[in-house]
Amino acid sequence: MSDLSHIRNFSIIAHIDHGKSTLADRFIQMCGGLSDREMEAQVLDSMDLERERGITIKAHSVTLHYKAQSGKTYQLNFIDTPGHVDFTYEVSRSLAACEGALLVVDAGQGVEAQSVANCYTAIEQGLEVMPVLNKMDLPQAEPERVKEEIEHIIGIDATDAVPCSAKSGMGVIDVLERLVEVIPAPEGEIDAPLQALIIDSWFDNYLGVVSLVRVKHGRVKKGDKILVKSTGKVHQVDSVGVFTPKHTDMPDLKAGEVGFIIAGIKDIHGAPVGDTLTLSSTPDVDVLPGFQRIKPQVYAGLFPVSSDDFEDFREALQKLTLNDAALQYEPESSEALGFGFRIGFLGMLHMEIIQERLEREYDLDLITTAPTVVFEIVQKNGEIIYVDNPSKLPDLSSIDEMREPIVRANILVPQEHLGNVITLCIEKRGVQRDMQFLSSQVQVCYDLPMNEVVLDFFDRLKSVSRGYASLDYSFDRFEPANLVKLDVLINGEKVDALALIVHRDQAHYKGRALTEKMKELIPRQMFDVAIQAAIGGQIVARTTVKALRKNVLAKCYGGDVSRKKKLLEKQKAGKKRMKQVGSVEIPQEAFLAVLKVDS
Ligand SMILES: Nc1nc2c(ncn2[C@@H]2O[C@H](COP(=O)(O)OP(=O)(O)OP(=O)(O)O)[C@@H](O)[C@H]2O)c(=O)[nH]1
Repeated sequence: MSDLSHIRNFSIIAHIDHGKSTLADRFIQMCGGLSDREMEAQVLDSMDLERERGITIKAHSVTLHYKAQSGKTYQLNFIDTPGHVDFTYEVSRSLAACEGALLVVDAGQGVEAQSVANCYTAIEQGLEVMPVLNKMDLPQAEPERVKEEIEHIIGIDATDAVPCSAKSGMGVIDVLERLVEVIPAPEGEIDAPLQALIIDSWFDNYLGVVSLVRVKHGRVKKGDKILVKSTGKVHQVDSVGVFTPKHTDMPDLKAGEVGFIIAGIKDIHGAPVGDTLTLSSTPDVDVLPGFQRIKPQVYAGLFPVSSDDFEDFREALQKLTLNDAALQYEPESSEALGFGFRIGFLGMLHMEIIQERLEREYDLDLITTAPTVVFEIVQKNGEIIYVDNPSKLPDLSSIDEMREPIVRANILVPQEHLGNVITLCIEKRGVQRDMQFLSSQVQVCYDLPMNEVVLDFFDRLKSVSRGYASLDYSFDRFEPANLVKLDVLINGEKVDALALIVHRDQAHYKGRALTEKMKELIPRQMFDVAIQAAIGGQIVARTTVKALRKNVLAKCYGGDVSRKKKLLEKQKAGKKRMKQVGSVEIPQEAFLAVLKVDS
């Protein structure tokens, strides 16, 4: 048996904002991973976007050396995980590389729905879960109440939960001491054939594909020929190493360790997440259980404003999918918007992030259509199809039954906001399944149409509960529903990219609200623009954007040429995110008008 007793592989799981990244930074600082000068505010949240939004999107690993009070030095490999409900799947991937997880709970805020969901994932995967009470420096910290919540809501023993403040550093040593004591060391044979699990892969412009792996058995070093089990391809290893968090080459990676492998893989599909690596000399090694393929929940069409950008767009998507296994896409053509891609996302936050990355990192100007869920359609001929694009809905005469996806939602909310949360759930066509009163919070469980949940439910829930309610949900089943397709016509022409699938009871109201909203968003043109909503052949709502000749130069007096130029340029830039549909220019916001309509 190889001696791996000095290794601890763990993840930090927590609800968003409970302090995972701050605690991780503390670990790095205390274990000397970086000098203070190198320590940025949040080293782990390295992507610009993450820093701006202050949330962790990708899971990152860091290897540190901790000299415990017993005198023994431990190798700590920890993997940061995202806390937002959209990214639950990344959590389960990170957990597959670990023997334990720190459950970080804000001692003022208490247990929130996402911590519960992630904690169950950890327990299911057989991990040792160690509770940590963070933010103990805050006057509102109530460790006893929160311990009770951990025991009641999650059902794990919290007697020995370690109090700390990631911000001030208080108690962080105790967290490390307890961690090396309670989290088990990995098991594995260094002398066995190589068997390594790819936890994450991303594309680096200089290095090619970099894969984060957990070595289960054996060892891998520079120069080795590795075999990617699913593709059957052999690659020569250029380097292996760890993040400290700096990229640091190592002589090898051994059983029990977590680190990166670079093997000159240029094809971005050459090292799929969840795959098993071995050496080409031991091709018969068993494949490790991978990860469940993630199904996107929300689909939207994305189209380049300029059709010349289509190939760049395709390339950008190819690169993004390597970093983001959840992203799925296929080409789509729209009569109104031309060639683009239908993209599947995990949720609205995921969609916003991808859209922003495409625009910032790849400098693309894109028009996004309204997001939709997937509907199950039973056709008269008995065939079942799945529709993720309202304009692709078959003719009503050939449809036997339409079914919508239903999610099971778990909500935790303090009692004083319960009434508002229930009202919201009813408004969203929810059916209550369970309600439990706990010491300080109420746990309510609802079945809700996914269509109602993915668009704005999370934001509405936060606003009706003053930010206190938390949510976790997952797909449960398809259920028959009275659905119709709502078409939008601009100057009498149906615009396929604006079609929606809605509940019949809401169709008239939605049609009216949508056309009203679009009237505000479509700028006046040189002619009247009629906006209509229709179900089948029946027009259910109509508004008109009155004609107006917008002459920006009228504002300029005295013939100041530079000012004139500036104004014209400004107008040109303002035009960028518009799409000419027939004779009408429609701005991006109008395509997403449905998101601004209260249901
Ligand atoms: N007072 C106090 N604030 C803390 C403590 N730990 C973290 N914070 C603050 O809480 C906020 C959220 O901390 P993060 O570490 O970014 O939270 P996170 O859980 O990593 O959040 P995501 O990365 O978005 O999932 C930040 O403003 C931190 O400064 C603490 O011990 N005490």
